[in-house]
Amino acid sequence: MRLSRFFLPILKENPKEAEIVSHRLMLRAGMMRQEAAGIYAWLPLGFRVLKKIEQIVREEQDRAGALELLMPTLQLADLWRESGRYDAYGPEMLRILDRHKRELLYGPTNEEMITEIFRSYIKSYKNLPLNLYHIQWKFRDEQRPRFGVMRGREFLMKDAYSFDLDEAGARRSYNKMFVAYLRTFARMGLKAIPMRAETGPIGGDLSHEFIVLAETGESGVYINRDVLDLPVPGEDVDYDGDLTPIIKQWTSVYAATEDVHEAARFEREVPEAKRLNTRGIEVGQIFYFGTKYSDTMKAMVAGPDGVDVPIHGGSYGVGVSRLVGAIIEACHDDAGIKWPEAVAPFRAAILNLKQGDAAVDGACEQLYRELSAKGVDVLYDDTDQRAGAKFAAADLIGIPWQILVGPKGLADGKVEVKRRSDGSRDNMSPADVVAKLA
Ligand SMILES: Nc1ncnc2c1ncn2[C@@H]1O[C@H](COS(=O)(=O)NC(=O)[C@@H](N)CS)[C@@H](O)[C@H]1O
Repeated sequence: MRLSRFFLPILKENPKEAEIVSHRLMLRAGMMRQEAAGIYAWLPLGFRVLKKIEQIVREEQDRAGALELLMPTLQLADLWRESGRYDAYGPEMLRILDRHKRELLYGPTNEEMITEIFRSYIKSYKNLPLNLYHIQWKFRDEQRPRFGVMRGREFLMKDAYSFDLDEAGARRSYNKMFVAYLRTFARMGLKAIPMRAETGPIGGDLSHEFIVLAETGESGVYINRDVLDLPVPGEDVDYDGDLTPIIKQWTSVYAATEDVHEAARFEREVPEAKRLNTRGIEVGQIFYFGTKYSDTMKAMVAGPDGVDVPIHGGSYGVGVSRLVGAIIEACHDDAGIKWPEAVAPFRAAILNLKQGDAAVDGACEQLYRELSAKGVDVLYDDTDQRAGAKFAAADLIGIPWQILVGPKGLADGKVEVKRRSDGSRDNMSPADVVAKLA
């Protein structure tokens, strides 16, 4: 992508409405624009990151055996009357009347709708276990949307729903999602810690939140530092095998949000030097809620004995759009964002330090052509800004690799490669850069 033809409305100043660094940097880096309270337009740079995050979530859901579909954002109010949540959900629910005065709502979550789909087709335990998911926009009319995409009103969520014959089966489905979440967040360069959690409006009696440590997080957390060094399951993890050893390993080290924290246990179990009380961002939450929805909505299957029983369900959410902010909270410095390579909007930025110099322009064009031909996502800053402005922009938007092309270096057949994450620099030939990044 040539920057001269891209749409990247970088802001010079810190927007005053931004209270936390991720909100500030997303606005300054031209990643998004607020259209209404808690409602954002995703501009090209931010949208690229959102799609990369979404794709990692998708790959790990698929690896765990979940099946992707897409449910609508609009739902019938009557569906929520069946489960009894229409009134219970309260003011966060955006209620809509269509031209025929039919009562609709903009879905804050999809337990009712997925249960309606399930019960319409599945009648036998032989079709279980089943896990269906989608990645879809949600609306929750938050009292105080704030911190940019961290607490929006319209936001992108991956929500998966599992269906099993009994609790034992449902726990196996729960464990698959637990492991998939460990892998998902690790692939984004995050340490997301699973913590016992309250179940709230979703219901049930088993839930874990996945929390990324960040001073600006909304959740207070208490952990044993050892949890930060636990191994994340590899891509060869056997989802049809026994996952309980992994679950046990990750749940036997103390980690709890403030609303379920047990101070006495924390002091008893965790040596002083290993105790960490900080804040975190909830990037995902998983729930087992048994027959809460299948009872009220009659989602029954015939068991092995032929008798109809309500299925045991669970739901598993990931804050896809919240993750864009959460990753910035975890990966930034004073100069701007430091994208982990797996989610960066572009892999490399070519900075032409002397626009109009034939040798420099030629070397940049050749690098751009060769890297692109090898499938490397490149942003070529071919604008006529001063070098200093190009350095600042590249640091701000957080591209992992910066290739600085100037007349002096080229005279020695070299360009400078700067690694954004640690600021390390290397001089090498353009050919070596292509070999390194391709
Ligand atoms: N207002 C919001 N803005 C951005 N992300 C949000 C918001 N509310 C929730 N999320 C994200 O969505 C994830 C799942 O939301 S949830 O309420 O915990 N769970 C559910 O809705 C269940 N139906 C899971 S399928 C959260 O972990 C959080 O990362």
